[in-house]
Amino acid sequence: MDTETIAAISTPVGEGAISIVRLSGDEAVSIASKVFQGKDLHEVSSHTINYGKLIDPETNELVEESMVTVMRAPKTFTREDIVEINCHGGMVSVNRVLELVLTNGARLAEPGEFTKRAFLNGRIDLSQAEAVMDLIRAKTDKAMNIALKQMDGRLSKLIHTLRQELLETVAHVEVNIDYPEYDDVEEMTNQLLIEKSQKVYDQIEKLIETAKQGKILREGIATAIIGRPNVGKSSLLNALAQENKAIVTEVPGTTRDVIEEYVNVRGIPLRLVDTAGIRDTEDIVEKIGVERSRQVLKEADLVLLVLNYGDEFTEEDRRLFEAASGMDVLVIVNKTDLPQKLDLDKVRETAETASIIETSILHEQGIDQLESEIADLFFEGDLNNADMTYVSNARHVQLLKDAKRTLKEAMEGMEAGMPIDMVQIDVTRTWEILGEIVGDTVQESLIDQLFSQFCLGK
Ligand SMILES: Nc1nc2c(c(=O)[nH]1)N(C=O)[C@@H](CNc1ccc(C(=O)N[C@@H](CCC(=O)O)C(=O)O)cc1)CN2
Ligand SMILES: Nc1nc2c(ncn2[C@@H]2O[C@H](COP(=O)(O)OP(=O)(O)OP(=O)(O)O)[C@@H](O)[C@H]2O)c(=O)[nH]1
Ligand SMILES: [Mg+2]
Repeated sequence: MDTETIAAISTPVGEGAISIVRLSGDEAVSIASKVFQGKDLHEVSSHTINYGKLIDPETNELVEESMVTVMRAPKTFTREDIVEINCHGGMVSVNRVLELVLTNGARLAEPGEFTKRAFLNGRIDLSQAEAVMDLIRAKTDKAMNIALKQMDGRLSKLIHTLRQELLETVAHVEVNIDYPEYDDVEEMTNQLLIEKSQKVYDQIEKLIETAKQGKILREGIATAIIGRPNVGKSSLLNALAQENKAIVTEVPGTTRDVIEEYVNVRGIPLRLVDTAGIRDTEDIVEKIGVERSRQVLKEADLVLLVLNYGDEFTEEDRRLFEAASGMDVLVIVNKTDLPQKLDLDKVRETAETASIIETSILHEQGIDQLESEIADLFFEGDLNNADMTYVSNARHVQLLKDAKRTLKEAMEGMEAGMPIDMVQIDVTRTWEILGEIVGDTVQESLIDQLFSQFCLGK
């Protein structure tokens, strides 16, 4: 492995109070000592921070004022010696300090190289390393919690257990191959194999099922608000956002373009998209808006279809239902404060299995119920199940699906009485696929590619 000492700016670029230049590797302490005027960094206690001046040894000129932490291997982020130089947060300052350590023996780190070293030195596995990146990119509290647990090794442990069980299964197969003369061993083995495999299969399936929720927690539920002009779509967005984000007027066709807003409904992130009321229109601006609305609808996970209680059910309403058919739909009958003109029986008939919620957004009624319907629809209320291990990474989901398919083939082989060594191939393959999640059985090129997606200095 490459053991050069690496360095990078580990804080965001821009003006701030403090910025950190981080070094990792055998030479980290001696490089830092060369440029540091203060206590002898070779002598200071590990994990302590020390004040001193940074001096260019070539010119003896003052470069910066700093606080420097020395962390000695192996109890560090990379398991190598680490030095962190805390300097004043400014673009020039931090770049000068980086420049200084680079001219004194460090090499500029590649994106993700610190975390990659943590992985290569065995402090964390691949799924934990990926979680580091997910954590940085998390946009919601829940997404962050998933990443945090994955970083802590939740998923790793589960995958490890599954692989262990598969190994035992393979061991049983080997007994069978080695002692084919014992008929009863074969009987027993086959039965046991099927049982054990089924157990692993069920758990893989469960994990895959968490992926939909994992994705939602990471990216938010793409929610399209659709409805005829003036039914109260923008009012609904504002009510859920608890802010006046969209313009609301009594004029039909007020919203001309697509308005997007992240809102938090009972801990579930919604990416709400308020659309121009879908209707046939001659107005060119509105026409473009309507076209975009149709596009939004295509990409939505959830559709909030708004109707007007004070108006008749029209052909346009019916067409909206048609456009949203096959999707997760909640029907919102708004303006219940107005005299009823809407034929609710007709709505129920058209809505089929979709829930219908009556609201008067003007009078802040029905919003609570709408929120709990949304929560139920996606999480059956158990979002706060802290024990759940969610899979949220696309690479992991794909591998789990591959593992599931391969194991299925193995099980079918067992049931069909296929030669036992054939079955063994599929079980072993499943074991390998699961190993790719944690990075046990994974190609170097993939590792390089995964870490290169990290940010610089991580
Ligand atoms: N200044 C600073 N803050 C930071 C980081 C950093 O690198 N520098 N981190 C960077 O992401 C995170 C902390 N992550 C870390 C994870 C593990 C270890 C570590 O030394 N682990 C040792 C055990 C340490 C002990 O128990 O004392 C190990 O696992 O062997 C350090 C930092 C967040 N805050
Ligand atoms: N009576 C009554 N009026 C409401 C209710 N909700 C919204 N409104 C009013 O209906 C009008 C239209 O509301 P918007 O939220 O702009 O409707 P929209 O669906 O976004 O309309 P477009 O953007 O034109 O498609 C405004 O005057 C709102 O104040 C309600 O529950 N009851
Ligand atoms: Mg509007």
